[in-house]
Amino acid sequence: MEDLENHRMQDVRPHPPPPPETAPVEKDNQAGKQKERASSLCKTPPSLIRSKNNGAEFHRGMLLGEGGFARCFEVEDENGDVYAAKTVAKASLTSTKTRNKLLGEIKVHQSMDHPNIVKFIECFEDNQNVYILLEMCSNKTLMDMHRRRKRFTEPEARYFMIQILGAVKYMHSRRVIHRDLKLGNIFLDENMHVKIGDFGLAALLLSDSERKKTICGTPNYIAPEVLFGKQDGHSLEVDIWSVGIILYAMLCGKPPFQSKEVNMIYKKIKAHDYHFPEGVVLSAEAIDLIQALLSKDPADRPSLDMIVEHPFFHGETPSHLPVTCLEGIPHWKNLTPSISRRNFRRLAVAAGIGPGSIDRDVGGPVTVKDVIQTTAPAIVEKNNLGQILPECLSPKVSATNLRGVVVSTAQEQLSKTSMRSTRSAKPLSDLPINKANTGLPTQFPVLGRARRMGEGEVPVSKKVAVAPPTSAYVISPQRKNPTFETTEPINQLRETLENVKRTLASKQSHDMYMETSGNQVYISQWVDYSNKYGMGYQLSDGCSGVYFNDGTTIVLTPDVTYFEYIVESHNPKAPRERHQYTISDGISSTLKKKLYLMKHFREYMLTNLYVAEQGVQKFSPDGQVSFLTDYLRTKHATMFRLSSGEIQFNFTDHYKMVLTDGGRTVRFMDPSRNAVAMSVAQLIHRARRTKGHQEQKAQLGAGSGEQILERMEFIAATLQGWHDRTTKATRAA
Ligand SMILES: Nc1ncnc2c1ncn2[C@@H]1O[C@H](COP(=O)(O)OP(=O)(O)OP(=O)(O)O)[C@@H](O)[C@H]1O
Repeated sequence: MEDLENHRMQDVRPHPPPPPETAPVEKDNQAGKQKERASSLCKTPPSLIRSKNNGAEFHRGMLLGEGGFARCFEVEDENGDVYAAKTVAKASLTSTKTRNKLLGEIKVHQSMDHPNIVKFIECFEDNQNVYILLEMCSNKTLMDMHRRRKRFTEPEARYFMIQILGAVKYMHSRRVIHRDLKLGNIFLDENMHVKIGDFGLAALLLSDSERKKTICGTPNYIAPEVLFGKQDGHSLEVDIWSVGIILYAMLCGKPPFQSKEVNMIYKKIKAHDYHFPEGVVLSAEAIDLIQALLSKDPADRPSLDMIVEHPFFHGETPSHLPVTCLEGIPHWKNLTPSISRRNFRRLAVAAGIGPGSIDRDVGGPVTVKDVIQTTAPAIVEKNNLGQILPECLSPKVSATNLRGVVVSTAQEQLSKTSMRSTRSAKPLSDLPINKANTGLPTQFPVLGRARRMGEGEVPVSKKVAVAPPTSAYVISPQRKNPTFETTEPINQLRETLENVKRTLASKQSHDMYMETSGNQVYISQWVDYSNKYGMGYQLSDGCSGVYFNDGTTIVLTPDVTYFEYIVESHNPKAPRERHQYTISDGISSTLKKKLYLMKHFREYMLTNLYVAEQGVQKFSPDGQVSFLTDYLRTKHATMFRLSSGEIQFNFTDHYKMVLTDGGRTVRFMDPSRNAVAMSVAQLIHRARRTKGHQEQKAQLGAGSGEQILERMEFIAATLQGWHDRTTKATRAA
């Protein structure tokens, strides 16, 4: 990274300085040399883009936008998943420095995994271009929204800021400075969640004390020490400055040092010459926070955790933003102080910042130094994943190789392939198999738009907020003795589905199905902190548990008087030993530590996560406690198996299904946790009958019986894949 950092000094961003609001610069490029925008070398890619790396194919869609360096196109993979493909023409990569710059961007971005950072999916090349496949942000950037709205309200600014600060905290904890934070690099996904993107100027600090010297950034957003502190260099605080500019711009309508001339902007930054515009109503708290963020001396700027504790964040805070606010001012009802506080907490927890952040709750406070020490080597390791990097970025490739690249036009390609027209709806049985070839379908077509985060169970762990794109699923770690106790639910479910399909075909009466009590225990909240300790959960009967990474479990009764310690054994006839204790029993120091963590998890979940239906099932002190025996996380759902035989599916669109009674009955919950419990077959038939009734239809999950049937088919296929993989693992062990 050191090399990359130095190379950026010169010929990076080879376009002339466009308007100061949006264009990143490197000081060395300011000599006035008017170069062609590198992105203009990027011709429209063929309608069917084929990866040279692994032969994967993508249908190219519309142009999403253009920067100085790249053009970005919508693309769709063979599973129907849509991504943004940042496309860089190989013809623009003729200098080693430009190649290194792109390599640096890829390496840093690839190592990021945070809910508020644009997800890096993969990177590949064809003959003409390098493609960086990114999470799709369909609501564009805060810059686009700002252009239409001119100013945002303070509640909106708070909503955006919490997520921005969480993402920046994550980057900084990994010693990554973004160095180009601005409205135009803050993307919005379809749910209006913030996603920071464009790591083109990012730098990795190799030690706490390292200082960067490259003058780079976007004029309006550059911190004074970048421009005028060449001797001392700069560090993480430059991003805090840019966050201050962003907050000012969101609330005041333009950045504080805005001027027509770039040099005038720099003069104003040097003189710290900015004012709050008259005629714009700003709270005293907003002014105070902006002033703190824009402290001239980097050492005076507040830390990221201090920022979210500023009184500015005590104001009205929405839990989410409607897409209509892209165009006009939103209005909220009932944003009372307590609701706002709760919304703030949830947003902060989801972004991994502030008092509720898990780093503080479990294992004591984590200092930036701790995080740096444990995580910086991980980046270096990950950056060594040379095999996925495009060949053309290899030092072996010479400039002449790339200059000779023939840029074929879209028209030429059109005659070779036709776009989308050959694609037809596939039956579920034909669903593509994911990369790990696990037998798990990667596509689940009935899922609607994912609901907003911050409600229901929010995965707060930074590492696992979204499974890494290369591994299609995460299975519970370090199981000594993986078992899939029974295949009954799989067989039963398959049989039921066959029966349902037959009755649907024959239009028989469906009234033969029985209602069920729906009294199964299920997981009402969970926190995946398996990158450090384990999976914590709260059961609907009030018990809480942690499935530790070493395969042991602690389950605590609701009144916190008893707990069970469950250890996996190698005896296939008795796969688990269960030990009961009262809370005051003398226990070993290892167990004490686990109990301590258990209580922290419990506290955390009760304080920070969605609390609904507590005590729906009363815990019976005489009965056996249930606990989590295994879990699986995929792109479409998180699945839990409980010792009581229940199998729970939490879909990413926040619908949930709990299978019980050997797969015969199901508890179905909508995103607001309204629940119905009935036989699987009845649920499907009920859904078919309520087609026209909006309310019931919503409750049953975007509608029709066919869609419920598809969810069930997905469950059956996933269970089968899960079972096969577990059995294979057991055999291998
Ligand atoms: N993940 C995404 N989802 C949707 N659109 C995107 C995404 N990433 C980029 N874009 C669009 O493509 C444009 C160019 O992308 P980007 O800014 O990353 O390219 P660049 O050449 O590196 O830009 P810059 O000159 O700002 O560094 C963006 O302005 C945006 O309109």
